[in-house]
Formats: sequence, structure tokens, C-alpha cells
Amino acid sequence: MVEILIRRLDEDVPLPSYAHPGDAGADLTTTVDLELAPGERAMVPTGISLALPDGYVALVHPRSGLAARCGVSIVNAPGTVDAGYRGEVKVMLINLDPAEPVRLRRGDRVAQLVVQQVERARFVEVERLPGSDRGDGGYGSTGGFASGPGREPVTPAPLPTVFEEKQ
Ligand SMILES: O=c1ccn([C@H]2C[C@H](O)[C@@H](COP(=O)(O)OP(=O)(O)OP(=O)(O)O)O2)c(=O)[nH]1
Ligand SMILES: [Mg+2]
Repeated sequence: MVEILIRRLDEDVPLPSYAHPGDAGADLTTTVDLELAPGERAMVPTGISLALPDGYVALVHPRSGLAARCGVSIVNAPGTVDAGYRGEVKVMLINLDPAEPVRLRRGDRVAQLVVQQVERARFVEVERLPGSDRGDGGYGSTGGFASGPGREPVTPAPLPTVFEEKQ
């Protein structure tokens, strides 16, 4: 078990806690009351900052209960808390419900922190990559969608290039 140094930025803020032994995610709470209209997002403070050991990351994951009951998710899920980050951990909540606003109170559990070891990579540039069974097949290349064929992945339409004369 890894030890993580933690600072409370707000009195009474509970430390992240695992609801059950064996849980992967430790719950984070909001330090503010907030209301999110349908489609609205907010950067929600958790009142804690961390010093993760080198080689670790903390990922800010949504809670499935909030998602299932209220349609609340995290815009950048999972958020990445880098080992060197010493600022307040924040949660970018979004209300994806098309009709209902959602109200959250200070102390409500709004996200869960998953701590993981990470591998750092050295990126080695080459002219040609080694072949593989999959090759460049992706984005549904193996089939199996209920909607069947005929629906293509959405790709952005190119914007017309506008040249502005500089004076
Ligand atoms: O859900 C999140 C995501 C990020 N962070 C903090 C910790 C993280 O180390 C820092 C930067 O996050 P990220 O690298 O995802 O954002 P960026 O847009 O790349 O910003 P930067 O240029 O500061 O790296 O913001 C959070 O508190 N919560
Ligand atoms: Mg970054």
C-alpha cells in the first residue's frame, strides 16, 4: 500500500476514503454547495492537495451512482492528477441530464480518486513501425454495432481557409 501525503485546505474536509475494503476508488467530496442546470459544468473544489510519489498518478473518476441517478459525469474523465501537482484537486463536473437540474451540497461525494503506478515512456522515432495483426484497423473495424453498417464515424468537416491580408 502506497502512502500519499495530503493537505486539507479547508477544515472539516474528510480525507478521501474507500467505502469498502478492496475498492479501487477513494471518494472525494465537494467543499461547496452547487446547482448544475442541464448541460452546465463547474470546476468543483475538493479541499485537498496531494504529494504523490514519483511514478504514481491519481485519476479523478466519475461515480456511477451520480451518473445513473442524476446524469452527472466528469467532463475530462478520468482527470489526471500529476505527481508534481501541489494545487487543489478539482473535479470538472457536468450535468448531462437533458431536463433536470442537480443540486449538490458541501460534503457530498462527487468523484473518486484511483491511484495508480504509471510507466514513463521514451519516445523513439522510426521511419517504419513493426507490423501487427490489427494493423491500422480501429474505430469499429471489428463490427458488432446494433445499428449495423451504414453509419460512418463522424469526422469534422474541413473549414474553408480564410486568408487575411496583413497590413
Ligand atoms: O480532474 C482534474 C484534472 C487535473 N487536475 C489538476 C492536476 C493536474 O496535474 C493538473 C493539470 O491537469 P492536466 O494535465 O490534465 O491539464 P492541462 O490542461 O494539460 O493543464 P497543464 O498545462 O497545467 O498540464 O490539474 C485536477 O485537479 N483535476
Ligand atoms: Mg497537462
